[in-house]
Amino acid sequence: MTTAKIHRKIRGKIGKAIFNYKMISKDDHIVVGLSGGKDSVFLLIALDEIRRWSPVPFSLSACSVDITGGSWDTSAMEDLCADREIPYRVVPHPVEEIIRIRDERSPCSFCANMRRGILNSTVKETGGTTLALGHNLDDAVETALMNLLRTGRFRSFQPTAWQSNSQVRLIRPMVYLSEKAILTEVERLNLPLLKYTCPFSLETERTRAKGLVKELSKKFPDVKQNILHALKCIDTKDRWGEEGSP
Ligand SMILES: Nc1ncnc2c1ncn2[C@@H]1O[C@H](COP(=O)(O)OP(=O)(O)OP(=O)(O)O)[C@@H](O)[C@H]1O
Repeated sequence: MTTAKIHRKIRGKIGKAIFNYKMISKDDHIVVGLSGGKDSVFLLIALDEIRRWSPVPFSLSACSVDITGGSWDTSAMEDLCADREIPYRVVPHPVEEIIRIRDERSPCSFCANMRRGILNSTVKETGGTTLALGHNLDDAVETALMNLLRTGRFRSFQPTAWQSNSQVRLIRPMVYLSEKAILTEVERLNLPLLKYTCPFSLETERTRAKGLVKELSKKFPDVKQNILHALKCIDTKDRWGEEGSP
């Protein structure tokens, strides 16, 4: 087990998001959606560390949805969780096959929805209260830009959301952390990651939005922080009223 601690500043940013968006209450049980990628692996390690000193007691487990239906080697995650005594379960579901059979036109959102449903069910089955996902600052900014350019609405996912259908709270404790900061920590702590190559991986809208943010950052170095600020401070005074069609 890695004994190195997460950088204090990074842990502080996660703690701040948890506090600002009221993510955790006393005796919550949090299930981390563990894809084996850098974000969710780091989230798991960070929450495990935070719960050791948190004045608000909470428990933790992890769940991976095996979208191959059973052929994904998750042993590195089993070892990671066993080392830290974090209960872990893998739920196989043939999402890839379903996408093929249905000839899904939007495989990414279909897959994300199915995964979310399976993770929410796992939270309920295990007596949990909360599902934690590894979305970061870059994800939030890219989602806001994609929505603005595609749908004309400036909005991103919420850091904390109550899912009334499943009665599960959804939290994203890494919304203040950049992808780069996470990657640096994952490498420094030498955390294990899983390999998974999506058979449908295409040039997604997210890839394009990522490229756009990168370009913008060259001319406007604060673009990510500014978009985050705009998400927090949409001022009703700045809204144009509805004056009829142009
Ligand atoms: N197969 C899975 N099983 C469990 N949780 C998942 C799975 N895939 C994604 N998630 C959860 O959903 C979050 C967002 O998924 P997305 O596919 O956008 O991954 P990502 O941004 O590349 O993050 P990561 O680095 O954790 O893979 C992940 O951080 C993770 O918490």
